[in-house]
Amino acid sequence: MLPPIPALADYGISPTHGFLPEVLPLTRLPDPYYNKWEAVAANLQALILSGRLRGVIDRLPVLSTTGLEHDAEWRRAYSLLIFMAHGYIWGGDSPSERLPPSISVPLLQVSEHLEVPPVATYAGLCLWNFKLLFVDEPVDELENLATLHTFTGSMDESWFYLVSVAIEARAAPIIPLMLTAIAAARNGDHGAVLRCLRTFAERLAEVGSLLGRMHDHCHPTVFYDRIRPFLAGSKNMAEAGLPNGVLYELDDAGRGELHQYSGGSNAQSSIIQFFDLVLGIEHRPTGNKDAGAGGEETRGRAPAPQHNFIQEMRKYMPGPHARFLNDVASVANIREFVNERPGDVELRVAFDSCLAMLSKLRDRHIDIVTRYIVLPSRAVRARSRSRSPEAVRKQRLNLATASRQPPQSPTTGRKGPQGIALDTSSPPDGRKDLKGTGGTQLMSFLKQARDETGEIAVYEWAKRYMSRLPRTEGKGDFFLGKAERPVEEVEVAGLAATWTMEDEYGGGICNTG
Ligand code: HEM
Repeated sequence: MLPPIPALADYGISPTHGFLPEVLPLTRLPDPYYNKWEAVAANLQALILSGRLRGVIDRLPVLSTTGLEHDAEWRRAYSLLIFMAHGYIWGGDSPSERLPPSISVPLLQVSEHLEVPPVATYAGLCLWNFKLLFVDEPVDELENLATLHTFTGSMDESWFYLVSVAIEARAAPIIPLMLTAIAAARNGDHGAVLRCLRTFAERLAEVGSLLGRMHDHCHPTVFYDRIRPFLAGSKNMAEAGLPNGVLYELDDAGRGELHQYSGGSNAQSSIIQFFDLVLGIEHRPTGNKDAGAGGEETRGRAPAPQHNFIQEMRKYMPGPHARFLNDVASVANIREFVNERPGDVELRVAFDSCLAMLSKLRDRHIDIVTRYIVLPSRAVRARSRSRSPEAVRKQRLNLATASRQPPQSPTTGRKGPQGIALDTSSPPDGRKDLKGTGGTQLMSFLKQARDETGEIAVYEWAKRYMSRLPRTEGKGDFFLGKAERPVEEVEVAGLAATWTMEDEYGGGICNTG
């Protein structure tokens, strides 16, 4: 007996909006009891800028969550609380190791109700944090979207979230479409599966174009220096000033629970994982080049610990969405259906087209990560190299504020008023403190995910095109090339996690190979 095909309604997933809520996010909590939360969130940037946010939040009363009725209200409460929480933690000269009860008590309750971790997640930042400019115009048009909240008040930050919202909306019809395809495959209906795959491939191309629009209004420097730091989590953040994570205080005496969470990241999007699952793409623990391999090429170093980051990110999705993905995995049959029909060229081309579009999407994403994280982090490192070891040492003492500061005054050494960021460069003594994702290289991780997308292609040529094979490495042989230079690895803070990166100081910008 085959497991039933998941019904969207059972998981709170909309057939038209997908993982975005069917009911648009509330712009305000209806009960005036919550006016204080609304007031803080409405003035978040001004409060951060003036350095008054922490004082205001410390004086807030601990509000009860019993006044929250519909799911939309719980979702709004969650968004308000995570913006306040991350503003509180990261919105000062150094990060706060505590969250006062006025935030932590309701945040823990709201998170439990919604089955999300009590930290800024993709759901709270993107899925539940937008409005339409014109309600009679579509959700999947970027020009019809606005954010409800940002940390910085910048267009760049709004755009960063809104590109994701538009992607979710544009991709939403793929969910019922591909559940139909699964049912059709069960019935042996080749024509229906073919039609679904073709539509899927076309939609994926549109999603890819939307992703490419990130560059329109989100500037890499603003993203790296101003936005990203507010999204940081509390896990493996010792160097940033949170050695034990964050204490979620439960009473005025400062008693509470220590928590460590990853930061908010688009890797927590359920839609991309849905694409993978429905096509039968398997993501191995980072470092496993192929199903049979023991680990990544280590170049003489110890292999990175096995860590399936993509799977891990499911813990940061709303519970029902994560359960939906697990259930989809148990019914996914399209890859098998295609493989069982070696003579069906149309079907096989349609399947490979979906993979090609998804692989292309990941290529674009790799370009984005290069432009928005890798290059700015190299620039920060280059700047720190040009400063005296003493200045670098001082800066590392306050990693949470480092790259957001204007250059320190040589006379006073004063920090900027709202410096928040992560300088992730290696300590000047060259020590490599590999952690977070287990010393996993950011680009290797992303490229592995891209390559795993292509490697299940039916046709060899398609497989070759999508899964670029590594070039033969030089061994000091005249024909094979020069001996490899030792490459220094530095830490780089991504969004959800801390990674390592080869420090190719002044290197090129093409990272998609
Ligand atoms: C400025 C824009 C973006 C930056 C800088 C960025 C950066 C990153 C980083 C650093 C990671 C590694 C995991 C982490 O540390 O969180 C990651 C993973 C990921 N990102 Fe993005 N991202 C951006 C936009 C997006 C958007 C709009 C999407 C939606 C399509 C997306 C989807 C993903 C996915 C699905 C992963 C997991 C890896 C994979 O499945 O290939 N990202 N991103």
